[in-house]
Order: sequence, then C-alpha cells, then structure tokens
Amino acid sequence: MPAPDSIISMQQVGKWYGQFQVLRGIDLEVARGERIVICGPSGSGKSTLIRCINRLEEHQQGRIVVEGIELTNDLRQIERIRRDVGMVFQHFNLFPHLTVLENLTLGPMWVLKQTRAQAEATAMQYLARVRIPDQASKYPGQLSGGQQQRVAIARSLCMQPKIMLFDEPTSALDPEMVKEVLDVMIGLAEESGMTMLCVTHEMGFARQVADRVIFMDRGEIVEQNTPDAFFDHPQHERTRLFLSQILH
Ligand SMILES: Nc1ncnc2c1ncn2[C@@H]1O[C@H](COP(=O)(O)OP(=O)(O)OP(=O)(O)O)[C@@H](O)[C@H]1O
Repeated sequence: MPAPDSIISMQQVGKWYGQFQVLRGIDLEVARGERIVICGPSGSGKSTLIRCINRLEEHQQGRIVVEGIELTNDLRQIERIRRDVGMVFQHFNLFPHLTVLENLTLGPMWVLKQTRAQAEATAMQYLARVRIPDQASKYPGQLSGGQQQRVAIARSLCMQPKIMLFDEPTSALDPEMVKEVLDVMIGLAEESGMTMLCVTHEMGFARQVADRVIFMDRGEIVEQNTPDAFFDHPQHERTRLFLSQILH
C-alpha cells in the first residue's frame, strides 16, 4: 500500500530493455512537496526511473502510483498523469518554428482549453518568474541555451503540474549558463512548494534545496539520506567512490 501522504509511490519496480535489467526492485515513496535529487553513475537508471513516473517508459514489474492513480496502459489515466507531471529534459525540446510565447501557450490552449488571452497572461507570468519577461516574441534559436532551458521550465509550469521532473537540466549548458537555470530551479523549490525530482550532479543545488538525495547504481537505490548526511557521511563504498569521482 502507498504511504498515506505519498504523491508518488513505487513498489518493487523492475524494468528491462531486452535482456538488460535497468531498474531492480525500486521502492520509493515521495511525499507531497518533497524535493529529491537523484544522482549516480552514467547508465545507473536515473533517467529511466523518472521517465517511468510519467509513463515515458513502461515498467514491467511492481507498482507505480501517482496522485492515487496506478500506472497501467489505460490511456486516459496516462493523459491525466501527464497533466499532473511536468518534465524538463536535458535538451530543451522547444518547437523551433514557434515563438517563445507560442511554445508556452500551445499546451494550455489545446490541453487545458484555456482561451488565448488566459494562456498568454499565464505565460507572461511564468516568463517573468524565470526572469526572461522580454523574450516572448523571440524564436528559440535566437536565445541562449540557458534562456531556452528557462523557457522549457516556464512551459512546464504553464500546465500547472503538481510534480516536476528534471532530467539533467543543466548538463547540456555552457558552464556560464548553469547558474541562471539553477537559480530559477532554486526559486521554484523555495517558493512554490512543488514536488520536485531532479536527476543532477549539481551537488551545490542538492545541498541547498533537496530534502533527500538518492544514490542509484546499477538499477538500484543504494543509499538515500538528507543532503548533509549523504555528502558528509556516505554509508556505502559505492557512494563514496562515486562522490570521490564527482567532487574532485
Ligand atoms: N531505450 C533504451 N533501449 C535500450 N537501452 C536503453 C534505453 N534507454 C536507456 N538504456 C540503457 O539503460 C541504461 C540506463 O539508462 P539511463 O538513461 O536510465 O541511465 P542514467 O543513469 O540516466 O544515465 P546517464 O547519466 O548517462 O543519462 C543505460 O545502460 C542505457 O544505455
């Protein structure tokens, strides 16, 4: 049974790509409003885990319950869950032939059935929140990578999600643009009370905003703890090895 205050519950989740088992017996309860950072070596299954939460990937074993709905092949339920769960990818996935404003209003108008005026008003609010209120009429190709990622964050927020998933949102950015995106995410974490799961190796971000850091290796959750305990007193040899590699 999911814990009563869980917004996401994963129980003994397993997934394979062909013969290769990418997730092994994942048990994870996420409380409403919790901020979680997931880290681990390349190929450990971090992206796959969060992609299972909005059914971009299908698990083959165990149970996943999001906002009280168990993930199955029921398309209406998948649609509902995707409305509740926003996702920001490493590559921004904006429509290049649409302006920033059009990228932001498309989902609210077509999926949430907002009027153009409503959708544009909300979009402008979120553009201000991600600190680019003056870029609405530009095309994505006219923006820097950091600005494009902030548009992608605003686009997700316009859909009024209850949960935000971030899949290495800064790893495709030039170093000088990482901070501007992290600052927006920190603001979101601190001001919105939104449930957030973030795959990232930005450990400063993890220390500042995460309630919990999860370390994955070879498809398993090896260790999880508060950021201070996780970074200062890692319990497992695999965690220590990983931290020694990324922190030096
Ligand atoms: N669609 C797919 N088909 C086959 N194998 C896949 C697929 N997607 C991922 N994999 C493999 O599954 C493993 C886990 O991938 P995943 O992207 O979840 O790991 P990750 O921890 O997020 O890694 P990274 O930090 O490199 O993104 C990798 O070995 C990857 O090659």
